[in-house]
Amino acid sequence: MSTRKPSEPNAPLIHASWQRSSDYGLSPEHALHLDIASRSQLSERLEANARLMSFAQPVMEHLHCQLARSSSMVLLADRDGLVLRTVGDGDFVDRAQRVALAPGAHWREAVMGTNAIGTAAHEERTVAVYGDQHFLARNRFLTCIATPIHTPTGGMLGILDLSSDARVTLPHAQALLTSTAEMIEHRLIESLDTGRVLVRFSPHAEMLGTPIEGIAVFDDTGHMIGCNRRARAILGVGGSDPLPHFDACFQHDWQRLPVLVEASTIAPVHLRTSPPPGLSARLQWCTPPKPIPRQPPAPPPAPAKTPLKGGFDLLDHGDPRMQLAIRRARRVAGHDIPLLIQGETGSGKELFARAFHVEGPRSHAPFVAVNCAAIPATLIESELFGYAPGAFTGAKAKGAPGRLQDADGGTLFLDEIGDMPLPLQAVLLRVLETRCVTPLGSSNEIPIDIALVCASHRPLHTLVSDGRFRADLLFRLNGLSVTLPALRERTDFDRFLDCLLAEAADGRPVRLSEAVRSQLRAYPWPGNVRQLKNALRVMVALLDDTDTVIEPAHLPEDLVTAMADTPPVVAASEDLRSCEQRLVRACLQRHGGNVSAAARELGITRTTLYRKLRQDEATPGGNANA
Ligand SMILES: Nc1ncnc2c1ncn2[C@@H]1O[C@H](COP(=O)(O)OP(=O)(O)OP(=O)(O)O)[C@@H](O)[C@H]1O
Repeated sequence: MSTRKPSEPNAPLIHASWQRSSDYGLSPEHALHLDIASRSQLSERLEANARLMSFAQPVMEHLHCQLARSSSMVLLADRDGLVLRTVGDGDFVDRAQRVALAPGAHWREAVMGTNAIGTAAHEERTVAVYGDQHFLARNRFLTCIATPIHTPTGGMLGILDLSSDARVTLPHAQALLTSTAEMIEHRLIESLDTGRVLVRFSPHAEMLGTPIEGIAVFDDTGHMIGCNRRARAILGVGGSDPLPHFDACFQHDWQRLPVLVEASTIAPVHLRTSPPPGLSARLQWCTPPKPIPRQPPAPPPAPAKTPLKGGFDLLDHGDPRMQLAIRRARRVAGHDIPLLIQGETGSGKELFARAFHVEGPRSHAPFVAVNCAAIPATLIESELFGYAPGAFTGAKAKGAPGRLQDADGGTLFLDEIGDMPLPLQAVLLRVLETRCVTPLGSSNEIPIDIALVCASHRPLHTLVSDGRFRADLLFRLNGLSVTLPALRERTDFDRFLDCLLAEAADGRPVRLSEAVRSQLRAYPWPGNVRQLKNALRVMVALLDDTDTVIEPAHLPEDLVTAMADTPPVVAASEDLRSCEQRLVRACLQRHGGNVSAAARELGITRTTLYRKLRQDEATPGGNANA
């Protein structure tokens, strides 16, 4: 072992790696001893890893673009540490090549001593090796971070590495690298073609469809055949644990799968988990449904509380603004007119878009939703437009189609379109004008036929005035524009509430007490339907098995706090005095009757507060003890 001590950080890990390097017979001043694969060996490795490379290539290029002026390069190695592909240019790459940081070179520890690729391969986790932490002196001009890319079953498929000049600091490099690896893993699972059903899930419905959702594929018998690391974390499946059965992941009978898949074409479904509160999920067939084997015929699906099929009927509870939006959307369905849906967050824009698809002539084809706000700016272009086949040596794969191609024949839903980076807006505009996509790294134009639906919770006209959205793109998108009412504005609140309660109760006979109903009615619901649905789920979960009425005690704590913090709506008919009394009473209630604390919050003296309480007592209906 060399006497040279690796410096912080990561000292124990680096120290152990130095020990191994020394055990391999290496010494820091070791002459250049390289293990370089021959051309044919490299071709074989490239071929064996063609699928990995096809998914990694576009994201490596994007990562590099983002770091273009930072003396760095991005590398992909196979699981043994053989470099397959590098993306970089300029002086730094020349210097890196002089130490064989190039395709065909082996960077396992036994050859190169402590280094990010080799040490990450040994440790099977993300490793950063800074400057003089490299075992071999000639590699110490480098700082490298490497992270494993996992197979859908959890093994190691390859290693993604970011190498830079040791004098340069790359902020957030590790986070960027890990999220890039996760993106590759996500696409690998999405493209598994041996599964029966693909399940996307997350504790937060808004994460569905983004690279940070959990994603798992199950076979014909319900056994999981692959999942990403988020899925493992959510389901508590350890790296070396066998992949579980569907029934063990979610508290649902595998036999009811068709019902779940069908329901999730309308909206995310709630999958029960143990322990609660469960997950939001979308399920889709990988292969067309067929009878589930080794089981008696599936029981007829339980009667649905809300229509599973059909589109807009599900959304119509009587509110005139919603009815107008539905009427107008129905008129343009099938007429190749882009639909722009505006409305506050959680008001049902995606559900509206799905209903538009389901009712239109493209319902047999895919509905593809892309949340422009949730995909890192560096990845959105390849995500949307895909990349070219055969863009690199030895790759057999057909390239990766983007989401636009996935939606061919069907509907593309671009959520949060206002968050799309400006340069990409120009590309999207061109695609919409030419009706062709040009995948990255290709000059081929591929014709696409999509119905386009976009949504934004921010007024796009304002974004145009601020220079953050292209006016010409807005004209293109804005065929028919509908604005969904916020939940607090809906005139059908009570009917809608009952419908959502029935859905949350999942067959239990549950109703709301009048007190709870009026509290829910008075609250402004900044998170709209999403927030109300979550609150109802919690309320139902808090009920004892024998309870059927939801009382104020069942309201979720955060909602009670939010309700208390919400300034009461002053009715036009309410005079100033009674409004003030109501505020005072609510404040006192919040502080459990503590007059000093309430006075402090109201910014008045205790004497003034007592005076107001006395006035309240004297008022008919007043209640100073509230
Ligand atoms: N009419 C409805 N019936 C049942 N559930 C609904 C209805 N409208 C919305 N939801 C539910 O509310 C949640 C939010 O809906 P959705 O994602 O469509 O809203 P959004 O406006 O697209 O939200 P965001 O702006 O955050 O993307 C989802 O769980 C959805 O299923």
